[in-house]
Amino acid sequence: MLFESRNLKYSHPGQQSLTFPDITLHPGESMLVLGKSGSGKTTLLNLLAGLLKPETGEVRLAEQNLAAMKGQKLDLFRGKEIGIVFQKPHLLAALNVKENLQMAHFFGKKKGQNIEQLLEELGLGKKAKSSVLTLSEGEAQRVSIARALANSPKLILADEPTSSLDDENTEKVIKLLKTQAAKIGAALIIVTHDHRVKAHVPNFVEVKAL
Ligand SMILES: Nc1ncnc2c1ncn2[C@@H]1O[C@H](COP(=O)(O)OP(=O)(O)OP(=O)(O)O)[C@@H](O)[C@H]1O
Repeated sequence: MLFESRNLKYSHPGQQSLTFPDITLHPGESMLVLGKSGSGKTTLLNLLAGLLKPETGEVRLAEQNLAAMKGQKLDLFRGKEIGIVFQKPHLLAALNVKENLQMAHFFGKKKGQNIEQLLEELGLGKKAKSSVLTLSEGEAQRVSIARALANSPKLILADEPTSSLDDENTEKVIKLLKTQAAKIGAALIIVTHDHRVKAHVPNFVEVKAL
């Protein structure tokens, strides 16, 4: 087993405690996280990324318990082994497409995937030298996926990655995430409200506020 989260609980200050379903994934497997607005989906993703510390439970990726790691060790582990795709691409506007991806290698201190080849696979081969300000929304989201994959992470986390995309780009983005996760043997977890995504990923867990 590559990834496992068990018995996770978390309370934001002054809020009632959130309890999360367990997740188990093998290399190349994908899972959706569903749930109503405010149920705790983003909180769960932050726990899985080690950005929040759970009150109880553990998050295991490649035999390591993230919930017990801290400081520089955690930051380096995250940079190397976890790729995060946000709802909005959050690219660095001063850098071109290729340079945005090189930053991931820099922070992960890892050689990672060949950037030109990765851009080619994501249909962005001709955009390597383009300013990120000139990209369409679908292209920018694919660059943010390429950035998340640049270090060949073992876990890919995506938070509503298709919410601002049309049907064609939604299908492209989900297929790319699945194909790439299978190629690099990563586990893929997608938080979504988007019914279009459910057609492509049958496994799901549901977060429910008590
Ligand atoms: N920093 C915070 N401080 C206090 N409460 C918070 C904080 N972040 C989230 N919450 C609360 O925790 C609960 C879960 O929030 P979360 O953002 O995880 O939900 P979500 O399922 O991702 O929602 P959405 O689908 O609307 O993005 C909500 O009640 C929210 O108000």
